[in-house]
Amino acid sequence: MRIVVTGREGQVAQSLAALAFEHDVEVVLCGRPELDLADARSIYPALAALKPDAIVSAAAYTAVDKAESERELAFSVNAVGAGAVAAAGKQIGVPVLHLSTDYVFDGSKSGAYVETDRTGPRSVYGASKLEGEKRVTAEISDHAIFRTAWVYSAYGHNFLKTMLRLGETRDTVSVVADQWGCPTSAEDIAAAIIVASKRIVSDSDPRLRGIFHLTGSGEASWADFAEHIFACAGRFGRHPVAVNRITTADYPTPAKRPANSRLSGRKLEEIYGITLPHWQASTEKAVRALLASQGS
Ligand SMILES: NC(=O)C1=CN([C@@H]2O[C@H](COP(=O)(O)OP(=O)(O)OC[C@H]3O[C@@H](n4cnc5c(N)ncnc54)[C@H](O)[C@@H]3O)[C@@H](O)[C@H]2O)C=CC1
Repeated sequence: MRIVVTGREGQVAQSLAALAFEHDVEVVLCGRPELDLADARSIYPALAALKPDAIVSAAAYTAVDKAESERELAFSVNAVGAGAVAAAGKQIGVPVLHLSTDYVFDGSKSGAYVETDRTGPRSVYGASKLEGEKRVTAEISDHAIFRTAWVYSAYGHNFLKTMLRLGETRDTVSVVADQWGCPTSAEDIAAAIIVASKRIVSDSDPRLRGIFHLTGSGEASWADFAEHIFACAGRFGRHPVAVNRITTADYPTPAKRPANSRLSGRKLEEIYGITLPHWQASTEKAVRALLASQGS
């Protein structure tokens, strides 16, 4: 089975490529210049040429703060581009598995969000991804949208790598402690997406289609996540780093984030039988791999 993935360098795309052999699938990454989400006309020819059995729509404009001043580009990639990927999937006749975000919610709920909860993005990025979900849904019924959150991996830029970098030169790092979510390993996302792709390609059950929440088990604040990263790094020989727990008000950013973006994984578990590992276990694995690769 050949899974064609949008985005060449992305965390999820790279993790899919890394797991392909183990899961006995072929993963082909497709990105700029052949496939440019900001140029809708490039999308169908690039995807059709690769003859996919399923398309994973993982590429996105992910610069959350920058999107506040690049609204047009964010919508062109995350909404129009995502819709064009879905339309291409329909034309080719294959399912589309699309990645979305916890930032479609406003964060005012006290418990974990379920798929049917009211959306209300607080940022341009969140709004552009929500519009992307709507376009995917409108373009192709044979789709699954996976909302994930707080993604980290050995690839690209992410919070875990930032913490490890800061920890090299500092004894204390200030981290926001009043935003709650689910740290999620890109490798765990990739494994789940491969399993889901196999199911959706071979099973026309409508319950496998629609929106699903896909995040690491458990929950944390950014400060909790940082503390665990430094604790893991300490076990692999790094010097201790303390976390100074601050509030969102102490760390203003251009884009507003939801205070609570915990996502319930119950629907995914019930319908696909998939539960991601606890975020602490996957974080430890990622820290160990990263430090080993750096020879720390
Ligand atoms: N990183 C995170 O914390 C979260 C990510 N997500 C979503 O998960 C998906 C995967 O995220 P990551 O792998 O972390 O993203 P990433 O930021 O690591 O990679 C994004 C990829 O999209 C590509 N891309 C950007 N603009 C493009 C364009 N115009 N044409 C073609 N490719 C383009 C980039 O080159 C890159 O390869 C995205 O849809 C993202 O919105 C959802 C929640 C949290």
